[in-house]
Amino acid sequence: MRVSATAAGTSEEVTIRRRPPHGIEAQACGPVDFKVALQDDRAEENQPRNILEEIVWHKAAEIDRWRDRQPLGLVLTKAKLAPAARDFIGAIKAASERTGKPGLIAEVKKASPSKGVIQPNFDAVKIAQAYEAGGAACLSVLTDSKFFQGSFENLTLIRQAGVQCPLLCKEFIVEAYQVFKARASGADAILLIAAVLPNSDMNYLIKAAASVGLQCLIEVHTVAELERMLALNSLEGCMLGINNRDLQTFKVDLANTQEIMESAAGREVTARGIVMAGESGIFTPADVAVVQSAGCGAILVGESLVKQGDPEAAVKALLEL
Ligand SMILES: O=C(O)c1ccccc1NCC(=O)[C@H](O)[C@H](O)COP(=O)(O)O
Repeated sequence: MRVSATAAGTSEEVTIRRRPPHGIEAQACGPVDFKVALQDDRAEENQPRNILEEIVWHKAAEIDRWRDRQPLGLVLTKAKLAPAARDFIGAIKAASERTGKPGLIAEVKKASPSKGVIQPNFDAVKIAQAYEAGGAACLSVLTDSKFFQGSFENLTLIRQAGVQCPLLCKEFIVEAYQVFKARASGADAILLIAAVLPNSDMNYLIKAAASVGLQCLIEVHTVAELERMLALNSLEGCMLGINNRDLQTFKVDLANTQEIMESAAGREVTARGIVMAGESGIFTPADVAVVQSAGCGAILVGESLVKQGDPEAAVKALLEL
């Protein structure tokens, strides 16, 4: 089902509502978290309809708390003073030219809503170093703590450990505050999700990212979302990704990438030379071949690499290096 965006001043359709229709239950003020009784907090319309909506609603209160501890101006200053960002999209293209395989974005992922804890012996820096040694082009670092047991600190630690691969901040971004926090923490690129962000927000966040040197991975799940993204003002500094995971059912199907890339919008992506990533549910070299022959120049892989005892060998095996 598609519903109109609830964000102020927008009319484009997104599938994820940004807030419960009657306000958010959990709010923050200074050091205090408090709950506000909704008009009817058990009413169906005040319940998140899927996991992505639940995550995004939780972000609102989380960002309020961050802002109380560190005002936006300070985070922006830190973002501007951070060492220069690396070329995320360029690294994918270079790796793909070198290996003849899609450039690998290897995900540093401890847990997920669909699988629970994936890797109990989780050391973000060691996993990142192993991915790089195995031949990953770029890394994706989950920063959400509640649903993925990730952190912005992991981004900083990986960057400080001397990892050279460009880093994607895998955060559920709804505000510029998160964009600047990502750059201040050492990210080179951010994720923006089409289902969550109406066009006006998307255009604004792409500009906010570019203002601090960040590139964007814009994620879609349907042909309609891809059409909407291709019509944005500018996709400069952006690549696209097709998520194969249905966030209503958690079902993962690589056919989603194939179907979208076979559509007119998918052919436009290829014609415009935009790098497309196949995301989620990639486990074997045969899976890599499926998304590559669909037209993807990149793959984003988490679970299948992170759950193995030797992530370096896992990368080599997946890419057949
Ligand atoms: O992974 C989940 O369960 C999930 C649930 C809700 C929102 C997003 C989710 N995953 C984010 C991702 O995009 C994946 O971590 C990424 O594509 C890697 O997927 P996989 O290789 O299947 O771990």
